[in-house]
Amino acid sequence: MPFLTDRLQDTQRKQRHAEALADENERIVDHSRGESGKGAVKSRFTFDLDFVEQELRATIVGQDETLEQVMEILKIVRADIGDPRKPLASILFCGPTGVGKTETVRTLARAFYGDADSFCRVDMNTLSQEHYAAALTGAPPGYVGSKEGTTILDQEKIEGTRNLPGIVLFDEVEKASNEVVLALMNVFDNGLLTVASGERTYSFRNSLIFMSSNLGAHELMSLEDGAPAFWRRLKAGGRSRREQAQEIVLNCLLSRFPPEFVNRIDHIDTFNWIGRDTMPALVDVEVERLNRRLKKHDLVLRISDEVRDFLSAKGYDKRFGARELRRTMRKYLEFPLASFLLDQDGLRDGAPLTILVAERNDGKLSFHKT
Ligand SMILES: Nc1ncnc2c1ncn2[C@@H]1O[C@H](COP(=O)(O)OP(=O)(O)OP(=O)(O)O)[C@@H](O)[C@H]1O
Repeated sequence: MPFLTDRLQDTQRKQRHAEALADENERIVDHSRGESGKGAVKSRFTFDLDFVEQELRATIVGQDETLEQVMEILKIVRADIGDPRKPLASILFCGPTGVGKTETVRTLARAFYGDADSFCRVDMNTLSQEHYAAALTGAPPGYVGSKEGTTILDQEKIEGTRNLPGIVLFDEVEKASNEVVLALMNVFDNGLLTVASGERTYSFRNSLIFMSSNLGAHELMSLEDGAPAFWRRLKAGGRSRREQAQEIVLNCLLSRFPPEFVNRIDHIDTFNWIGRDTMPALVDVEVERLNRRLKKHDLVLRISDEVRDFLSAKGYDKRFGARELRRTMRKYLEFPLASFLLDQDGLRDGAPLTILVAERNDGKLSFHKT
């Protein structure tokens, strides 16, 4: 098939050209590194690890092991000792729905750039069919969109800045077509993606690449709830729940992806289910979020311990993770709060106000100004 061979050769030629260019850039960057270093290592990165960790710990609840791993990876990045020909890191977050996978990436983006949306998000679900895949790899001649040469990749957010890593999230990576998986493997190998339609090469060498997947979530549910004999056998091996969960997920990954793909990912982590014991802390995080939104009205919301318990109980549904709590907060807190605020005439032009929320015995929440 001459057409395919031609295209392959052409793509390889462009790839070589892009690599040569990137090497040249690397040499230039090397010369200019060092003035913003902290500690013993001179690094071009300027982000404050302590600040990033504080932000993550204040925002993401019940995922301490994962956060520790993320911080370890960020240390390598901050010290600038990674392989310059590869992405800064490739990290796959697995686990159930609504447990903080995306929120972790958003929190990092906020810690780096002050804006939780400062990352390039690629929804693999919309890329599952081949012609959509062309949007990532670049539309080959003949496909709609090939002339525009546009892709769904946001170069600025992928490449970041000289002092800050770019951030990319490939969401629901299990939905990616084989073609896209191959393109990603290439990115893990040499940090470059040349879109097939033409001239453009994206460099991921300054990127933190995150992927998320629900693969294994169903099987993890059994780890929590059932199949006792099976889990007893596993436990007999003396491994922690987390190790068991990691193994389940790895098996699911290997049954979906070629081992070469899984093997190229730097770090694979499994998020925990949101447990009942995590709920009160999660309620506090959600109230804090609401308070950030209320700040522009000079309002502060304080909840009593009873209200925290009330929202924790109402908002717990393991199947939906923290999303159920968000719905609960909306129904029991935000809707009545909005009515309360709209009913208060003098509220808008008054001094900063604290609103106390208490639980009534009819299962509703009541609001009081102080
Ligand atoms: N561990 C957590 N700590 C704090 N907030 C959380 C946590 N998990 C989820 N949330 C809240 O729930 C919402 C949904 O979480 P998130 O988008 O991170 O889910 P996800 O794990 O990526 O799920 P999915 O696989 O369905 O995309 C977030 O906006 C966040 O507010």
